[in-house]
Amino acid sequence: MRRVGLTGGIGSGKSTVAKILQTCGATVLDADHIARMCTQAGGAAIPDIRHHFGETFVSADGAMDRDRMRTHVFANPQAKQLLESIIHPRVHEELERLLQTSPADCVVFDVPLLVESDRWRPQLDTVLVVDCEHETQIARVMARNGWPRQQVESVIAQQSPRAKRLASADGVLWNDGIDLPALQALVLGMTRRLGL
Ligand SMILES: CC(C)(COP(=O)(O)OP(=O)(O)OC[C@H]1O[C@@H](n2cnc3c(N)ncnc32)[C@H](O)[C@@H]1O)[C@@H](O)C(=O)NCCC(=O)NCCS
Ligand SMILES: Nc1ncnc2c1ncn2[C@@H]1O[C@H](COP(=O)(O)OP(=O)(O)OP(=O)(O)O)[C@@H](O)[C@H]1O
Repeated sequence: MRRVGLTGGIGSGKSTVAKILQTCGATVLDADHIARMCTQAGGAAIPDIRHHFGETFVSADGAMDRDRMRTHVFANPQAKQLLESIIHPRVHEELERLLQTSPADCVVFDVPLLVESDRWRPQLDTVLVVDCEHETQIARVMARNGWPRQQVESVIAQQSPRAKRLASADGVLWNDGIDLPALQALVLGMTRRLGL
C-alpha cells in the first residue's frame, strides 16, 4: 500500500485538497477529524482532559470546550504539549486501526502537524504540501472561522515555519491566487505526475 502524507499550515487548503482527492476516489484519513471525534462528548480523550485541565475545559454537554482550549493552548506552549500528549497517541491508534481495515492501494493521510513530529515522515512514501502566502492563510481563516487576525497569527506562530514544511515535500501545491477549479486541475496534474 502506498502511503501519502498531505500537510500544510492552517488555512493553506489541506481539507479542500483532501476533498478533491476523495472525489477522485482516494481514501483519505483525516487526523483533525479523528482529534475532534476523541474530544466530543463521550470521546476517548475526555477523561484525561478533565483530569489534567479541569472541569472548566469540558462544556455542559460533556465535549471539550474548544474555544476555551484554543485560547489556552495557543497562548501557552506547555499546555499545548500536554493536550497533544493526550490526543496524538489516540489519533495514531485510530489511524492505524482505520488503515488495517482499508482495502485501498493508496491511502492519503491528511495531517496538519506532519513535520512538527518526527514520527510521520519515515512512515510515508510521498509527502504533498499545500502552500500559500502567509497573508492568504490569515485572510482565509479569518473569513472561514470569523476569528480576529491575532488569533490566526497565534496558531501560525505555533506551527512549523513554511521552509521546514517545504523541505520535506515531494510535491508542492501552490494554492494561492487560483480559484477552486484551478486548484482541482493542479491536484489532478500532481497526482498524475506522482503516479498516485
Ligand atoms: C486547539 C484546538 C482545541 C482548537 O480547535 P479548533 O476547532 O479551533 O481547530 P481544529 O481542531 O479544527 O484544527 C484546525 C487547525 O488548527 C491547527 N492546529 C490544531 N491543533 C494544533 C496544534 N496542536 N498545533 C498547531 N496547530 C494546530 C491545524 O492547522 C488544524 O488543521 C484543537 O485543534 C485541538 O484539540 N488540538 C490538539 C490536537 C491536535 O494537535 N490536532 C491536530 C492534528 S492531530
Ligand atoms: N483556491 C481556493 N480558492 C478559494 N477558496 C479557497 C481556496 N483554497 C481554500 N479555500 C478556502 O479557504 C478556507 C481554508 O481552506 P481549508 O479549510 O481547506 O484549509 P485547511 O488547510 O484544511 O485549514 P485548517 O488547517 O484550519 O484545517 C476554506 O474556507 C476554503 O474553502
